[in-house]
Amino acid sequence: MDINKDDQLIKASELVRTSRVGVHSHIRGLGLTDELDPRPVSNGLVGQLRARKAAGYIVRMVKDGKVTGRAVLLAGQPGTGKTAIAMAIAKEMGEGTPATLMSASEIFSPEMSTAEALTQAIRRSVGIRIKEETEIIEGEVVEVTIERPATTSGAKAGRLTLKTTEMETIYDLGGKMIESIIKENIAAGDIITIDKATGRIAKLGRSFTRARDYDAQGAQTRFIQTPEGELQKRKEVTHMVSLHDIDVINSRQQGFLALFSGDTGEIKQEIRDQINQKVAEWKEEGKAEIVPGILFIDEVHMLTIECFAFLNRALESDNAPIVIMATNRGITKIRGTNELSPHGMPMDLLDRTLIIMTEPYSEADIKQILQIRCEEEDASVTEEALNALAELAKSTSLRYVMQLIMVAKVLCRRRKATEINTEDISRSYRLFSDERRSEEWLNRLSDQFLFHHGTNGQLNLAAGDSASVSQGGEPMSVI
Ligand SMILES: Nc1ncnc2c1ncn2[C@@H]1O[C@H](COP(=O)(O)OP(=O)(O)OP(=O)(O)O)[C@@H](O)[C@H]1O
Repeated sequence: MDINKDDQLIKASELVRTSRVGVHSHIRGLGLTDELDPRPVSNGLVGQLRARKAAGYIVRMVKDGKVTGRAVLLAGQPGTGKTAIAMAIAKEMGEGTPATLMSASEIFSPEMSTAEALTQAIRRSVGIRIKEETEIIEGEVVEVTIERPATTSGAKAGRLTLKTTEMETIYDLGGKMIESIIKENIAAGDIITIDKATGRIAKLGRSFTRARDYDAQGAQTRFIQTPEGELQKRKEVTHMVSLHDIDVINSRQQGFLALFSGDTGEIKQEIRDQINQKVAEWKEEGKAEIVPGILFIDEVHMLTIECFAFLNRALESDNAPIVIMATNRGITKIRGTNELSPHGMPMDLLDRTLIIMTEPYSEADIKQILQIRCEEEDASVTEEALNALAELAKSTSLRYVMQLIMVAKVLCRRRKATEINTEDISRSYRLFSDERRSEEWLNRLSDQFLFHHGTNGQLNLAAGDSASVSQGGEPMSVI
């Protein structure tokens, strides 16, 4: 397939796919069989078999819709894949189940109380599947004509000819409709549906009669039959919205625009009560279905005792989502108290929580994870360099070593090579310090830093004279 652009022919095969690579972008699911047995390496996840299997049961429970209001805790040392497993759970849920992923620190903001922030997070994780009958126009596009006005201020005019297997009609188009048609790139041969109430146009696919133009369409094109019967018909459509979306749209001082800005502010309890009542009525009448999803709270030890108490109570509601929490803390103080408790969480909440423990990785698992990350970052690496990275992860951390891949890739490119070698790794290691070397460095130069407490807790207020020190005590003449 060729794309003609500015008289220059660009081969589609030469186009480079650009997409951002995030820390968890290699995770595509839990990698379980139908019997919920974990495959050793699958869907981007490696090892951690027991935790993945347990997570699979949670997904099955939520999807079956049999349980609501349960709490699950992913507990384990830093870098043992708790967030990765939570991401995998969200992926497994699919589009039909709402999933909210957040860090506990997001609960605290000057704009709203913690109770309000938690309520919004919970209601964001509860979906309402609404069924309604709407009038639609559905057919194959025979022709679209848009007349552009001579002046920029004049209104555009246009006509759309649609057909089914039995009839053909010409529609006059207004300005908004023309914009949608241009935006959706609607052309002759497309099968489209227009919602009569909202004017929304959706492209369903291309007509089979156009299948011979396949080369010009791309492999993802969906071919479908030309609709039969009348052009205008009534159709049952289902939408999925979250309880929070309904709250925002109905809260007068916010309005639906807040959905786009994300700036929702506090919502009055009376509005929520009315919405709960309305949703209950819709449910009674068979118009809506409540779909409790999942709310994932990372770094849950950051919550205060009040937040935990609030969560505990919220979980008792009939339509509460499954709350999945994650923490890397041991026995520590619950925030806002002097009480020590496992994971920094109150005992009454822990008591009703299913705890999934993640374990430290073996060297083979680490190597496998690093291999997956290299592929994800499009970085070719020699076997030796991969071993060096895995070895380094033992003395530093998996996260630190994962970051080095990107640096090593740049260094590798600079020497015009295609494969990262051990020298690229060692240069990256010398360029960027890990946590342990940074701490050693600070302790060594403690008298030259302001407000240095030191490991003995002593505070040093005065800075030293000299600051000309190389990082990690090693010379910086690396590249
Ligand atoms: N089993 C795994 N398979 C593939 N990638 C993994 C696995 N475990 C962890 N990772 C990756 O390693 C990195 C660190 O893992 P993650 O952030 O999930 O750890 P964590 O347990 O949440 O750590 P912390 O307690 O510090 O928040 C991430 O990029 C993650 O995607």
